[in-house]
Amino acid sequence: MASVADHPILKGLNNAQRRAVSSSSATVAILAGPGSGKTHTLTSRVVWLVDEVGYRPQDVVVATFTVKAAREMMDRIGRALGGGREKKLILGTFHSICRRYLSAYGGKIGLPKDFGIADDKDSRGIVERVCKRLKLTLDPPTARAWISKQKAGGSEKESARAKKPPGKSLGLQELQTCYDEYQKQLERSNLLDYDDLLVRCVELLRKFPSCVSNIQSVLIDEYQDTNGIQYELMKLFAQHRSRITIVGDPDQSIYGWRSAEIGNLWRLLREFKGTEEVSLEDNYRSSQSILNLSLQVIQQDKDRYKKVLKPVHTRGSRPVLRKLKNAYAEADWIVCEMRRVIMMSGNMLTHSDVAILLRSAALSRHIESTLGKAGIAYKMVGGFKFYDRAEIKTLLDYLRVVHQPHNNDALSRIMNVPKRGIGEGTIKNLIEEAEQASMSLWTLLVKHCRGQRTAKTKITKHTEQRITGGLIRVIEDLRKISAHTDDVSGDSDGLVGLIHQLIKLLDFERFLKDTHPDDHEQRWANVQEFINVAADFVRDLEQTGDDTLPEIQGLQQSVETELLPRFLANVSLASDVQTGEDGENKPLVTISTIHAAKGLEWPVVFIPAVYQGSIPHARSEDQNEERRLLYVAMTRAKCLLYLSCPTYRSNSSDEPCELSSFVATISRSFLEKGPCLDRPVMEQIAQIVKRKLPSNEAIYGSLPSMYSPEDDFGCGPESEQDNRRNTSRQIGASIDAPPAKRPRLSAPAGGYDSSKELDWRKDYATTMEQSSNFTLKKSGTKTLHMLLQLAT
Ligand SMILES: Nc1ncnc2c1ncn2[C@@H]1O[C@H](COP(=O)(O)OP(=O)(O)OP(=O)(O)O)[C@@H](O)[C@H]1O
Repeated sequence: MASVADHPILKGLNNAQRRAVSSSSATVAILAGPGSGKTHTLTSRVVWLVDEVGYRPQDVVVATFTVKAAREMMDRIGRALGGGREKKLILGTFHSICRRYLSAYGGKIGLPKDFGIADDKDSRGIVERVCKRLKLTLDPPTARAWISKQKAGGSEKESARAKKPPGKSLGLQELQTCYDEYQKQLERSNLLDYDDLLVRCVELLRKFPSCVSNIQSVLIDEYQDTNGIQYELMKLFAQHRSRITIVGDPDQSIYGWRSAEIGNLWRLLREFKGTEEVSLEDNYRSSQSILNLSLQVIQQDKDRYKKVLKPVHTRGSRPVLRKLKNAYAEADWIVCEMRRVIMMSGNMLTHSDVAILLRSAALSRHIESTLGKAGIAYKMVGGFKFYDRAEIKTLLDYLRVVHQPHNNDALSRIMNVPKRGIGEGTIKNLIEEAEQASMSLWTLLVKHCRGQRTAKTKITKHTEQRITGGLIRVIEDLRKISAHTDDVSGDSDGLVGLIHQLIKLLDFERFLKDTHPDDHEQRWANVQEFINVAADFVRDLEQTGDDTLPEIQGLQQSVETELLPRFLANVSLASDVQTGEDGENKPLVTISTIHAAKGLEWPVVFIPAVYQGSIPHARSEDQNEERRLLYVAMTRAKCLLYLSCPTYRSNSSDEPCELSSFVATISRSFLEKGPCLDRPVMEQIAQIVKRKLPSNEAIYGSLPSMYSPEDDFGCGPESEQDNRRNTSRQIGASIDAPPAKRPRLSAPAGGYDSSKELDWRKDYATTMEQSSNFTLKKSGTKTLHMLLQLAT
């Protein structure tokens, strides 16, 4: 008889992973470092619970942190379960799971069926207006963050706040006033903000536990980043059977600023006595050298929860640390180095194996433009959203008003797009007027234009006609069509048809030509892509069926039939799903914020701008969280890791950059300037990524003809020493910056010394030569010139 250990789900897992997957304990906590297979283990446990324990997929809740992670997990589970059973799981981000419960059962707690979702921009807009109207002395973004924090804290914080007598501090009183008024505005517009989705779901599940009476097991990924309210939700989902599995890594907790609570871990162990703790100690992702350096960074935090992490891979090349003249030179160097790696791998690695991870989105400018000039396609993740493009935002706002005309913020953004002669001041006054009269902007406009009420705000006759004919009529026509979008077909009657009709009524292509003569084609292409997004959404629904929750005896659930609200919710909740500029299946370099790179991995990772003020970020109050961010970024790399830092912040400024304190103190023995990409190094990379390295002939045959191979292809054991020797010979060379202007970093002995940094172009020539281990037919400046041409 086959033993449990032979079960196909357990094959290929190590002992600790097997123990976690097949555990019969009600509560299991898998705590482990990066790349140790936590997500892999969680996915296998879901399959185990369905296939081996026998739970119905619709009775299992799986919560992930991002939409991308949810999709990947769904794919992985689907492949293992087969038969499309994964689609029945209640799997998604906390927000999307809550939305599903609220649209099915929200009526029980008085939530109108057609509630919409206020995105961040809407929320910010409302808070700004509340502060202005009530003449509050608050900074609106701070007030918005405070409100969000109150909601995210969960009921413990809520009740603490409720008990606290307001009145002692004027600031607190104002914040409370702002919160109350903000909430009223949302209710009037029939909107829930992101936090409300969680708060209202907690309310629902507390008052009506039967909604989750079917749930057998709850599994949470990236547990270290859950906040108070997510912890409560986890408990409420599991309230009938208390079966919970969590995976997490306290060292990767990077959402403290969004109220994530590292303490949730201790809370779980305290509240669920008998929780089985499993630690995974093998790192399957990164080379030894990358792991060693990453540990050097994270171990600077002396109070961390200590875990063992052992590399299973070979040593690999040491990570690189480079200091470049400025951000332009840094971007140039990244692009050249990326090309060199791909070239020296004989295209075993492609652009899609490369990620550039940034502490903040704003750092991408130079890198984007350098990639663009080099003709390298890239995609942007985190902070750069397809849905944030002006033309897409306009279409979305129209659709949101079609669904929910009382959404003042969306309506105010489209009132004068296309131009209808309504100035910003008039729009603001109209909103003020509407809010003071406790009615929506839409109601005020309709009443005014139909002569049922005269707005106090001055509107000219001509403008009034344009509002009536161009705005109100368009919205009302589209609302009629929208009522029939339950037809899932992608033809003219469905959601796609509705968008086509919107574009036609607005004469949107002409509008783009008139307003953006320089790049209207690109913008029009984005509009076409948006139509594809809607068509894909409809197709996915057709294939996966609807996302209604499993039937529970004696409980009536509302069934959402209209496609438009579901599409809009999908867009609002998919804010971290990005679309590349290039729709083809071309390998794309990834540019991502570190936050959005969580849970992902790439063979080659660049982390630019590793300087004080960038990482740790100047505005961050939590140095440990900043260090963990750098650790998360570094541990995304499998084979090659590059850190870099410009000497000056910008081309025009003399403001020097000081290397990040997280790196400055690390001994140079963990780092190098190369790396030499000779055959042995490339073979190690091939081993880690489990690909076949092309022959030397194939690699060098594709190099430009100025190279001619010598017969000693393999770069024997001395090559690294040679590399170091050659590099040290050039120390001190600098073309771009006179030595007097170059700041010296105050790194301790053995730490990184920027004054020894070289101009990358000279260095590039050297490393090209070394890594290919070829003799260049030409020599001297001519060779350097040709290499630079090749590089740029
Ligand atoms: N037992 C195993 N054998 C071989 N490879 C494994 C094993 N377990 C996991 N892996 C691989 O290790 C890599 C990291 O796995 P996974 O993403 O699940 O790690 P993680 O712990 O969730 O990482 P992180 O916390 O950094 O996001 C993946 O490529 C995965 O396929």
